[in-house]
Amino acid sequence: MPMLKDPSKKYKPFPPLKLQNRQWPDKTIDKAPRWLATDLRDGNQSLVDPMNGDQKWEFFQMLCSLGYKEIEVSFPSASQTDYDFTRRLIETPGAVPDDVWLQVLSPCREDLIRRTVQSLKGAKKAIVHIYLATSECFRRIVFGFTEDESVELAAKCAALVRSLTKDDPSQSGTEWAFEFSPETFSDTSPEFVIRICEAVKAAWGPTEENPIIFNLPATVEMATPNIYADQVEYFCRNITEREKICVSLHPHNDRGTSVAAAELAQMAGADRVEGCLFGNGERTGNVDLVTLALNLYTQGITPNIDFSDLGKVIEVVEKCNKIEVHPRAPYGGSLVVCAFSGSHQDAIKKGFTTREKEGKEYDEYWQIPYLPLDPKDIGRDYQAVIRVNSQSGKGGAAWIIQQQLHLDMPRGLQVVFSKVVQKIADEKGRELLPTEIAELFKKTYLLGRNPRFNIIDYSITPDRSTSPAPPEPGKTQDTKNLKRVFEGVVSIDGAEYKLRGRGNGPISSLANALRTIGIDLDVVDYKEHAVGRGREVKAATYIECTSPSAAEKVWGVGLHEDVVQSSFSALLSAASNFIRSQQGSPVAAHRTLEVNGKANGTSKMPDIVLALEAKADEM
Ligand SMILES: CC(=O)SCCNC(=O)CCNC(=O)[C@H](O)C(C)(C)COP(=O)(O)OP(=O)(O)OC[C@H]1O[C@@H](n2cnc3c(N)ncnc32)[C@H](O)[C@@H]1OP(=O)(O)O
Ligand SMILES: CC(C)C(=O)C(=O)O
Ligand SMILES: [Mg+2]
Repeated sequence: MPMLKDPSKKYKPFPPLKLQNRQWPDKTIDKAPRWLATDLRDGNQSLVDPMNGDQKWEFFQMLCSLGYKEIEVSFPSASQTDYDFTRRLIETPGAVPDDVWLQVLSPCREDLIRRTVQSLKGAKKAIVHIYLATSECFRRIVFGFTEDESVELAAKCAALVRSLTKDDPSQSGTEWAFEFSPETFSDTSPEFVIRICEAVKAAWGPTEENPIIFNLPATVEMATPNIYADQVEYFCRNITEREKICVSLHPHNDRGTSVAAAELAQMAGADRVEGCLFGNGERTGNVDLVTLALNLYTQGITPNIDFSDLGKVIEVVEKCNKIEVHPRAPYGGSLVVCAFSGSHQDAIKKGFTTREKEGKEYDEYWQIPYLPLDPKDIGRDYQAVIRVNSQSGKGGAAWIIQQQLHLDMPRGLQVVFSKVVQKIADEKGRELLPTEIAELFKKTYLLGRNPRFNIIDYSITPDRSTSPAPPEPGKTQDTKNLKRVFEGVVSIDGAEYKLRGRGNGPISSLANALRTIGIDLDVVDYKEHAVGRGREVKAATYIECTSPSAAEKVWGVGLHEDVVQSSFSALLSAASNFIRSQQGSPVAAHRTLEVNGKANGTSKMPDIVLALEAKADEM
């Protein structure tokens, strides 16, 4: 549809900074910043229903347990709830760990600053944070201030905070710190930011031991993250007494690039980052502290924050914010650590298999296709990584079977079983749960109990009649190379049959015994492995068979403490699937069985054949 008007005409490109010889592009982040969690202030002020005291309490306790040492707990002059919450923290013994700073926010207004400082009376460590918007837009539209007036107000308020805190002997029980935010920093002329911050610095009087925090907000994200990094590098280079300053970032996410902005601006020299868990906050939110911290992990840097049980964090965040964490939120989203699509599953499964084969321990170098972070690092289970729907391939179902039943299917069986899974997923039109897939596997390959075929009793003996030479007198016969004879009673649909067959080994002798009742199978592939350890160990057997009367190969699976019985179960499972595969071509099946019946010279066989065909529907 043609646009009648072009809205882009209403906007201007953000002018880039002419920063000579910028350094940040060649820098890397090599340590975690100081973190400030502002969930209880910036996050809280943007909620439809702000948190009540108890919710703030729960959130605060969680932030402490995660390892945050600086927490903006309130805007005490805004509401009684915020004021009371600040008091409750201070007055409840043990509520605030000794190494945690309580930060509170106030605008540059004398009455509000007084109430704000009052709320902190008796705190062990407190940061008073004041803000004043500095951009031309705000000075002109919101306050009607000149640059000089803004500088004067900011310096006056810094001096007021000083007089009410570190200069007031009655407040000496508190360790005081001070933060000033030139709000709308990212839209303010860099020279003016320096000017106003120098005035505030002079009013506060920082030391190297007690630096002033200059927080540089992208109150509204205005441009690409490289421009924010330029602005921060400019500030770090031009502010005097840099050693007495902690440069802090406060990126919002209007353009969706707050994480990039925070990272580039750390490269540009910032020491500290303010944000919220899962990026809650005004409009599109504050920068996401979870993403920033876990991004550090993937670069081999410890973030000093414990997200090892991210599920629990999400629970508290969702409850207190009343906002769901998006299923695709970086790292934490419910759909992030899982793959539905076939080629992703294939690559992930191969990644895990390789890691296991290489014997890599939990803390060894992580390299798994499509998974930048070990799910275990955030308390997620590997089992949940691969999920199966109609978009999934053989690798997905194979992974689930491996995880659920500890069965390592051969490739050919994976291909066949994945078709079974895909058909059901398509029919249901939804994801299949791991337990459903495991049940489908057990049902398809009759693990546990084969409702049609059962070996009641059997023996396998060497076929001495085929011995090439009689044993020398006084010596026992070497039966190693002799053929084997299966003799046993097999129940088929409840009726018992005595069967006999001869072959190179137990499996081929049973296969030949089955041939006498018209089940004409040739074993073409065989694989077995142990499942479990020690006394609980079982043998898993996979057998692939062809038949002259079947268009496709069939698979059978057996699982038993005894290796021979496991392979028999696998063959009988294949036999059942053979009957099932004949469902579409009963004539062909019937013909084969009849021929075999005649060849066997028994009159009973055709009846069995007919019965088997009739039952095929039920399997
Ligand atoms: C970018 C940020 O996140 S800043 C933090 C924003 N958070 C909040 O605003 C939450 C809490 N706020 C509140 O409860 C209230 O807005 C209060 C208590 C601060 C002030 O309430 P009110 O006195 O009713 O003023 P109101 O909010 O309507 O208007 C703001 C006034 O403060 C002025 N003001 C706004 N910011 C600042 C500032 N940083 N420094 C000084 N004055 C400011 C405005 O110019 C306006 O003044 P005016 O009334 O003379 O035009
Ligand atoms: C008060 C300041 C730090 C703020 O929240 C912002 O500018 O976004
Ligand atoms: Mg903010």
